[in-house]
Amino acid sequence: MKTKSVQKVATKRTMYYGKADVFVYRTYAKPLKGIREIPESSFRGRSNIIFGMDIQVAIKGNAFLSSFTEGDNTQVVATDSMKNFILRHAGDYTGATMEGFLEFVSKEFLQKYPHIEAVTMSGQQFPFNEVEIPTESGFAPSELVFRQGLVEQPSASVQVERTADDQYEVIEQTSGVKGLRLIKVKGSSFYGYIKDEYTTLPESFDRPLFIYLDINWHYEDTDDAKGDQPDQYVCAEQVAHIAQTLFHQEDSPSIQNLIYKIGLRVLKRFPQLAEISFVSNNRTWETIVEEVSYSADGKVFTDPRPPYGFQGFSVTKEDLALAEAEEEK
Ligand SMILES: O=c1[nH]c(=O)c2[nH]c(=O)[nH]c2[nH]1
Repeated sequence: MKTKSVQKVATKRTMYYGKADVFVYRTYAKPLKGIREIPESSFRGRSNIIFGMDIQVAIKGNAFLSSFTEGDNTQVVATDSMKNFILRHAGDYTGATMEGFLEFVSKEFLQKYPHIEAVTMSGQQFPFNEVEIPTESGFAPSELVFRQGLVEQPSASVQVERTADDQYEVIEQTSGVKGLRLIKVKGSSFYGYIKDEYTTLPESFDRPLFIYLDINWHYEDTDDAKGDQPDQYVCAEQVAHIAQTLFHQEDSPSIQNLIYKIGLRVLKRFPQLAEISFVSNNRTWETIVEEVSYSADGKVFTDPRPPYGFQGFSVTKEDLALAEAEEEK
């Protein structure tokens, strides 16, 4: 007789704990200098006079099971102590990037507490930009007063695991830039989509395309993310500048196509990356007045109402090779 095979699903229990929103402001960290120059960006590095971050840490390990099941706190590193650990180590960090800092602190956690098996850390950097001060020979950046940039933020995450031989291994590393908000006032279209009984959207041949965009990338070699070799490091500012340049240069038929092209350009400029991915959100302005009296191109717009469309897409080195082969034909 045939018996039905029962599939046994080996589930791994979810178990972690940690601290979020650890705000770190380290002054006079190592400046980030010597990054690769690219045509789309005049960005040349970060002074790191203020190295500011919002950090999250989560730790894992079987030793923590009894804290959940029995209320036994003997192995628990208080999340308050984790916050102090991160802040104190910010004073010891000798590198110039958030990626490097997250990996450094993750390894220090594993070193200090032998029962921690894995550490995941992520962060968003606060850009603090020098304000311009008048001098006798024009304006110059202040080395004392900074304006906090709020919307666009470099982001990073790392997962470091203890290995069988008590070494540490970077299991996952991501870098990114969050919170781009770009509006192109004319030159974008969206037409040719399916028309059926559900379609009410009119085709648009020149829309005011407003996008929210988060971008993430992976390096071929996670070591390059640390910025110890600055010409192998990819700055969030440079990726943002490529995105805005492509937006300017391309008359996009859709957000889908626009993010693909941004991805190809970033991978072309930075061969040290393996993959780049996008999450975009469509905030295209609603047109209220099509023609205004005093300018040929002038119109009046307002914000769109919810719901909002979104796209997610990743572009790899293989995509770039295919696109370049296609171009050569
Ligand atoms: O760029 C766009 N892509 C879509 O898939 C879409 N759908 C929609 O209604 N507007 C847009 N815009």
